[in-house]
Amino acid sequence: MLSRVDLGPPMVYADVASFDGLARIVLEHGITHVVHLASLLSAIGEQNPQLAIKVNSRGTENILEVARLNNLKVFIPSSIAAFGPSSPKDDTPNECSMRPTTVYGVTKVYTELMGEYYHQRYGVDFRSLRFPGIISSEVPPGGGTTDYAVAIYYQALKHGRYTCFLEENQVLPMMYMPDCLKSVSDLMQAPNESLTRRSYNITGMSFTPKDLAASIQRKMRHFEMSYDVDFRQKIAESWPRTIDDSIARADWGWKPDYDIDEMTDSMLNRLGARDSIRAP
Ligand SMILES: NC(=O)c1ccc[n+]([C@@H]2O[C@H](COP(=O)([O-])OP(=O)(O)OC[C@H]3O[C@@H](n4cnc5c(N)ncnc54)[C@H](O)[C@@H]3O)[C@@H](O)[C@H]2O)c1
Ligand SMILES: C[C@@H](O)[C@H](N)C(=O)O
Repeated sequence: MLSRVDLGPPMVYADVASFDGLARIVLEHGITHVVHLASLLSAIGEQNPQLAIKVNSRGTENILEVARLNNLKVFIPSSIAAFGPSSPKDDTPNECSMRPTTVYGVTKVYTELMGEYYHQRYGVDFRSLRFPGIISSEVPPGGGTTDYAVAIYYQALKHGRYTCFLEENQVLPMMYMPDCLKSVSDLMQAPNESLTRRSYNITGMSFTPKDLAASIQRKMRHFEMSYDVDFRQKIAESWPRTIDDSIARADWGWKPDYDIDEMTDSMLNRLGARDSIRAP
């Protein structure tokens, strides 16, 4: 998303792999801030690594170069996918071994390192958050490994049951979308001098598919969960179970508002209020 501080952003189409296209939009619309979200996520990236490299890496390169030339403030999300099997699994620290085994994770480490380079070499105000799985009521799940935690709500309301592609006891860090939006807003408004780094760990909670099913069953007693584990289980196993986000809390006052049951109640209310739920 490209926006101007003073007006709501106009809607224009852009291919982030095209530097010229992005440069033109920035100049024509007087862009001052960039929230760069275009990406192929973990699962879909493994199905088309070359496209993931093109979109994720070329996109980051183009956004950072446009930011350098136009003095833009830039937010590009990273992910728990930037960690790998050699990273500590519990209370994963902000700085540790980061050897991801997905192309998506590799492009996220690249994004962090390139953003930090542009910051220290050219003074670009680059900021990044290593998001956990984000759960939103506003868009159906995309190509991620954590997306079971979105699809489950749609299926629960539509069919009263869900077949999960991860093992029931697979712990993953997660966050409800309102907390995600708050974190980006808080980070981008934090005074530069309060930031001790450009890329931060952040999380809302950690849970298993079994925990999430139990949370839903508090409100939908007859909801049934079953399991049909696929390739995404191996991806999930390479990621942390819980995240240490104490540095984000210390530097710019991060604190999540939602736990698993508060998220479930909100998701079921928001989705349940819709006339027709297009189950993914
Ligand atoms: N959803 C999550 O759980 C999660 C967690 C961690 C990080 N993130 C990050 O947040 C950002 C947004 O994730 P999301 O869940 O909305 O992903 P998504 O897959 O829902 O959306 C990605 C968007 O990128 C667009 N896109 C793809 N190629 C493009 C191109 N060449 N030019 C322009 N746009 C292109 C797609 O059309 C799509 O709308 C990504 O950077 C992702 O890595 C998401
Ligand atoms: C974890 C995050 O980056 C995304 N939801 C994925 O699973 O790929």
